[in-house]
Amino acid sequence: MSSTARDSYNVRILGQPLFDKVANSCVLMVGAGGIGCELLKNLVLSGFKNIEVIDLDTIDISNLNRQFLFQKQHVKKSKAHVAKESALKFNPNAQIISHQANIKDSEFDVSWFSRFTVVFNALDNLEARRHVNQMCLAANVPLVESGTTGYLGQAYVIKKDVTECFDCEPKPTPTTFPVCTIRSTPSAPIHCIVWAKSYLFSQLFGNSEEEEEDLQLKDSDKENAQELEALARETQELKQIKDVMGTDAYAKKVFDKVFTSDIERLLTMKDMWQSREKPVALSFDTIENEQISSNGSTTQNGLKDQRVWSVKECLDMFKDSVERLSKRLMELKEKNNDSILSFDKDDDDALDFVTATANLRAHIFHIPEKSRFEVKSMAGNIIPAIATTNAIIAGIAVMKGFAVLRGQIDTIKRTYLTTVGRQRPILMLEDPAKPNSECKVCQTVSAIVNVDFKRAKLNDLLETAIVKGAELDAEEVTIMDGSKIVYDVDLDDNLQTLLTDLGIQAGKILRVASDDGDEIDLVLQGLQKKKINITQLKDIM
Ligand SMILES: Nc1ncnc2c1ncn2[C@@H]1O[C@H](COP(=O)(O)OP(=O)(O)OP(=O)(O)O)[C@@H](O)[C@H]1O
Ligand SMILES: [Zn+2]
Repeated sequence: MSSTARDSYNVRILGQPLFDKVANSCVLMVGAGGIGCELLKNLVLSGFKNIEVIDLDTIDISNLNRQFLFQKQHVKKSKAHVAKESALKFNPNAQIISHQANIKDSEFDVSWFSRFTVVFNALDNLEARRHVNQMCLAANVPLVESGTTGYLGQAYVIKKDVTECFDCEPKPTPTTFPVCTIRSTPSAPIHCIVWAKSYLFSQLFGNSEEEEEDLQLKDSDKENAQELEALARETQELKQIKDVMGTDAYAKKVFDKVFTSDIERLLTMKDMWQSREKPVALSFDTIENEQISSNGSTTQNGLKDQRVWSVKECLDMFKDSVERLSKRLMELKEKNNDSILSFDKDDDDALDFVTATANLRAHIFHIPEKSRFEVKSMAGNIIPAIATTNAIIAGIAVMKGFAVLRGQIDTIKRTYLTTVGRQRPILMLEDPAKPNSECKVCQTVSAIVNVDFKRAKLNDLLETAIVKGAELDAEEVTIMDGSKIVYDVDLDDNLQTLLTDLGIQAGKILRVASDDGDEIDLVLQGLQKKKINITQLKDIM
């Protein structure tokens, strides 16, 4: 269709006033994945002419079944750049600027956000959504938030002081498991998978000091002091075994410890097994020498990913994946001694390791084993993405964009896509809620502070913006960067450090909390000449 014909159809559909608003607006789309591809196509087809799109990632082959702006020849290329090129084919008159970058990068600060008429989120994680929410609140730009999980989806508008923000309602925290269930008494396949992924993998190849987020101490665990002490000892022993990483002995030593001696130790705790089936320790040599069928392979047929491996296959895969991961880690450590590997469901070596170790453990505890395919979906908490859901939600997101441009944001309903019920409609509408007066994000006073990042030290920020600007006592405030404390009265070592050396750059929002319970968000922006300009802060306070 020629662009003049499309424009005249769009004028008829939208009406001239809205058509003009759409054509003259400047919109940002954050994320060019499942929802983003649909959304960008919709935006260019419905007459949006000035669009910026940002995505940090490159195209993976697994994206191609639903991210229709991408094709096989685009694999490994930037999502943002390819999405732009493909969308331009739908409407060559659109002006699209693409960024392959993280939306949290310092160049995308509040003044950058304030250029846009509307921002569309098409993201897949809470952290980035929270960040865009905060930036749009600070820049006072309407945000169309959208998301899908399987058949379910939602799209709604967030506007400072008018609607609820993304953080007004607490979000459910991800499922966590008690340490003792995972480390000593697993009873379901997921317990073995979490053990393999969050405990053993990170002990051997990751940051063994860090508490993994899906393993948490529950109060009931704390009573079990003796057991916890034993677990700490086990972890210590595992650290010593790591000295032989990279040698042929490594895999066997790890196996002997986690699948033989640790299980034998557990068996000595008689109380534990009174009402539970006892685990059975494995022997490396017995499995290693297990008879292999006459054709040289195991007798099982079927796709390797979709069938459950035998214990012998698990052992072979365990040895092989430990070797591959050790080699990778040691090569990384040669360049930087602090290097670690993190579990990623799309990393074949890591998934092989987790499938093999989770299943060996499941075998020990008489728990059903799982195929590599099933382990991938359980370990990655994957709910399959459905192209149709993304398409519906992206369509609704554009309609919300139209509604924002028409004005009267306080009346734009939230839309939920639900599963089909006999009585219930698929799309449910809900009135927008007012901001939650208790919300720590949108109800906190925020102030824009212009900072010369070449020169400004933490002390400059404290003295100029907080003590003079906000008239707070330096001894009574805490400065937080996310969950990290950068300053309080007992932590004054950073005061003479440049803000940039503390990882504080333009675009950051620092939370200042006083002992009286007052809270202020400092929205930092870059500045060339002056050190810190407090005029705006004074205006706001
Ligand atoms: N901080 C961020 N900055 C920029 N883009 C981001 C950021 N966080 C996530 N994204 C992008 O948002 C998009 C979300 O799309 P989607 O939910 O379809 O995920 P996906 O990674 O493409 O697919 P899957 O997770 O199912 O493999 C991804 O392309 C991702 O790269
Ligand atoms: Zn809020």
